[in-house]
Amino acid sequence: MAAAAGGGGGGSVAARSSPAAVQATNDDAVASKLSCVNKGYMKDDYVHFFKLKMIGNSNLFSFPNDSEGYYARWSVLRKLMRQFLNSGNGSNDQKRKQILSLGAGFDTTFFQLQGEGITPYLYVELDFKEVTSKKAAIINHYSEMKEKLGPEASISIEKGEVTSEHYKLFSADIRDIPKLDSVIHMAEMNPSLPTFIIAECVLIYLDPTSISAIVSWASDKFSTAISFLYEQIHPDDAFGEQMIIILEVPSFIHKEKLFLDHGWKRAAAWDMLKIYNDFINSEERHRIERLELFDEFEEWHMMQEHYCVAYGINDAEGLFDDFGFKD
Ligand SMILES: C[S@@+](CC[C@H](N)C(=O)[O-])C[C@H]1O[C@@H](n2cnc3c(N)ncnc32)[C@H](O)[C@@H]1O
Repeated sequence: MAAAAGGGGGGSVAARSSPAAVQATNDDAVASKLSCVNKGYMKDDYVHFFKLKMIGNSNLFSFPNDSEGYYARWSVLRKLMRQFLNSGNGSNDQKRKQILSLGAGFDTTFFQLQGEGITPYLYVELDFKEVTSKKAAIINHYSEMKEKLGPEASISIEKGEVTSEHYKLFSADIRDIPKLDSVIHMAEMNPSLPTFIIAECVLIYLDPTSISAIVSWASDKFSTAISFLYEQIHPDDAFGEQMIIILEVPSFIHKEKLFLDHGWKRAAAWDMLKIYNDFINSEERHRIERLELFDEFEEWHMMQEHYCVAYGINDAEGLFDDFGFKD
């Protein structure tokens, strides 16, 4: 299976048709992240615990300067998440904020936020049971992770569940909307609290009806929320075809429209080239460009234009006036 730019998230036709292949895309995401961490692009003290699941990726197709792409993906999510956590007036405002990650895979953001002292009130992750069971087993195995959950934590590898004061992991097929309702209830999420919903390289594996249903559900449920998505766009030109063929929601304008058509009050979308040039901190850009030979600019630029970040905003509490992309 081909890896996508920025690592593990293209959504090949094979991956869309087989649950096992969809779940395996998560291994590609870990492989890309681990390679970036090892080369010094960013810090993640936990991702290496997941590397034992990555055997068998020797046929990964790698795009030029993939690490810069992955770094940009990581950095934009972190920057927007920080904006969300810092929004509002109180200095301790993240204490009443929630994060919901759909198709979280082996992402370790919760553990990193904890290390940085900016843990939100609640961080909930959902994925298929096959994935959450493996994740629960790894969290259970490594004290560095388990200790972060506090003494009240309970871990069931069989059910693929972790419950602790601030972090919860549950299995769910996110296409099953009644299950989404029951799982956020089980996770004790409070729909009236400010919530950041992440779908990073996930919706691409779903059919358009399911995507619409999930985006509408999130908007109906959370009145003060940001819905973040990172996806591939422009699949219909030659470069897009070389990567993966997907026919629906083909440009970033469509991604904005996806939110606005399904209940979100505001929305924005930028491609990753614009994000890299105009949103990622310029000092960081210069730092990472010195880490490896940064060549094949033309192809890299083209590749970045094939990925985008979009977000929808519901702002009943008036917290998010300053949220979002800024030149
Ligand atoms: C490419 S990985 C991305 C993982 C993580 N979001 C990241 O960016 O590192 C896609 C993830 O979405 C999950 N996924 C895809 N379809 C799903 C569904 N219908 N329900 C739950 N999880 C799903 C897969 O199991 C996989 O872990």
